[in-house]
Amino acid sequence: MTVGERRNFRQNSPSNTPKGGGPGSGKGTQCKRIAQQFGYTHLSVGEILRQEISSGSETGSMIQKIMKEGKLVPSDVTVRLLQQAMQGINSDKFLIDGFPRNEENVKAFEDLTKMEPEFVLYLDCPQDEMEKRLLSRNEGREDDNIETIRKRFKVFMESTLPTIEYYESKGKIRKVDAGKSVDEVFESIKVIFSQGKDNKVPPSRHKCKCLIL
Ligand SMILES: Nc1ncnc2c1ncn2[C@@H]1O[C@H](COP(=O)(O)OP(=O)(O)O)[C@@H](O)[C@H]1O
Ligand SMILES: O=c1ccn([C@@H]2O[C@H](COP(=O)(O)OP(=O)(O)O)[C@@H](O)[C@H]2O)c(=O)[nH]1
Ligand SMILES: [Mg+2]
Repeated sequence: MTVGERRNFRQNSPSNTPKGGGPGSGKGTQCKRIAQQFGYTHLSVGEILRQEISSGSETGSMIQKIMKEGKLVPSDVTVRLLQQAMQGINSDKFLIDGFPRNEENVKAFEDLTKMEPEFVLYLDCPQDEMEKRLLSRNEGREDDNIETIRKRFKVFMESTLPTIEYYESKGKIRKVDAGKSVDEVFESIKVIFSQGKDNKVPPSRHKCKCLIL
């Protein structure tokens, strides 16, 4: 979508255009359940990047600095690591958690993997709720401090919302109210995953489902 088309899309968007969502919306929590109940392979891109940090590589230290700042890792690095993770798995039911987070991510993903998500789940959650959740997550993450959290919210609004709008324009967004309890959110997600296939995309290209924020 060009800038002009996007502006047009925003102006003509229905009232359910995404306004919330982002870090702490419950992606990881819900992905675990979806994977278990619907037989998907869960790939958390944040987790893949954290594994690279743990490996002690030079790429890992570059990623660590970016994450601490709440910014996004360059797409070529992210997609290469994601592809590596996919290569060892004999599945075409991938649930990709926390990706793509900007337009550059989308382009790199489409160009390099030739994959197209069947749909994109968008967990819409008020920011004050996400902030509370992240501050009590207790996983020892360097980026779960108030300063970095605020930066991550800003990146979401500036970079990830346009991605959601892009998928919305393709009719691929499935929005869920993620401000409720874990069980209630999963009930709404189950309805979406139990629905029939989108026949507009040839089945051969139904290689993955993406979960955004
Ligand atoms: N619906 C919910 N209500 C309350 N707390 C939640 C809910 N979903 C997740 N959490 C908690 O909030 C924190 C962030 O959830 P997580 O799944 O890691 O989100 P994300 O991957 O989107 O950042 C975790 O501590 C998790 O246990
Ligand atoms: O496609 C991605 C996914 C994650 N990240 C980086 O990894 C961090 C943590 O992402 P994760 O999805 O683990 O965070 P969550 O939203 O689950 O709290 C982000 O803030 C980014 O710095 C990134 O650069 N690109
Ligand atoms: Mg997560």
